[in-house]
Amino acid sequence: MTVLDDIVAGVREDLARRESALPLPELRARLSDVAPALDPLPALAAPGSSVIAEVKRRSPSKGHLADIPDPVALASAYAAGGAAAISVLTEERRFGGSLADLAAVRAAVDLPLLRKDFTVTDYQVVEARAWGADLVLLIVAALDDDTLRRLHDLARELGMRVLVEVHDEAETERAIALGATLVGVNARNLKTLAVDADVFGRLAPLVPTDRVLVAESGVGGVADVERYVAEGARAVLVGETLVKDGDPTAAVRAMSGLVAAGGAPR
Ligand SMILES: O=C(O)c1ccccc1NCC(=O)[C@H](O)[C@H](O)COP(=O)(O)O
Repeated sequence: MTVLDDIVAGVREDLARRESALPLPELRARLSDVAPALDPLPALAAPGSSVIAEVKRRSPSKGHLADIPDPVALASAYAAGGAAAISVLTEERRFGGSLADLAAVRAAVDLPLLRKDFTVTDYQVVEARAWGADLVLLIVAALDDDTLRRLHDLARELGMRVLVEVHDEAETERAIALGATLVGVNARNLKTLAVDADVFGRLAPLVPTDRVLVAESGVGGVADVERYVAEGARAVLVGETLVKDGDPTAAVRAMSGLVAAGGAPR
């Protein structure tokens, strides 16, 4: 069993409990009370690097990262620094997140929100929207093609954008065949948890230039953002570095708006 399999097994157990407490038809009925989703695409596609800043307490690779007693304060600090979107981890067992974090940030911050979780069922997509997300993550490695398409189409029907995450060439082909607009290249191998910054540069040329590329994981600072921008990234998704920084506003600001020397490469 891989780390990803193990995480998804736990996610499915927790999901079964939530679904029995609030069945899908009742959850769906709540959508009529939710404000329409915000579109993160204009900010993410704009020239110059954009930052998707993550609320992340712990992780399988690094253990404890930050207590984050007040996720709203952290998200507001990211917003003040010019973040294009906020990613809120909602997985509880391994990452210490929750839907309550998502709801709290939603109530306080006007930026597009990514529900960062291991989404494998329709229920989770509807749940994301019901709790205020504008964007969901679909990890190609966790889904067969039919499920990937069904969840993608459901998220779009609900007005959300989808960040389609890939780790290798085969997954990138599947994301492109899906018609993914936002393609996230995750430098973290979900089997070994090792981060390889070269993965982005390998996969970026396989992605048509009308898609928006997001570099995910292991971004340690401005130099990494500059490198990814030079390789074709429009946005970076940053967790650990920001939650550990004493001044997350300044850290987001420093990573935002960077352009490739000599112009955009793609
Ligand atoms: O972060 C992990 O250890 C991890 C392990 C297994 C599956 C997913 C994992 N992280 C999810 C993410 O994609 C990251 O939170 C995100 O890209 C930010 O990464 P970082 O900036 O390195 O915290």
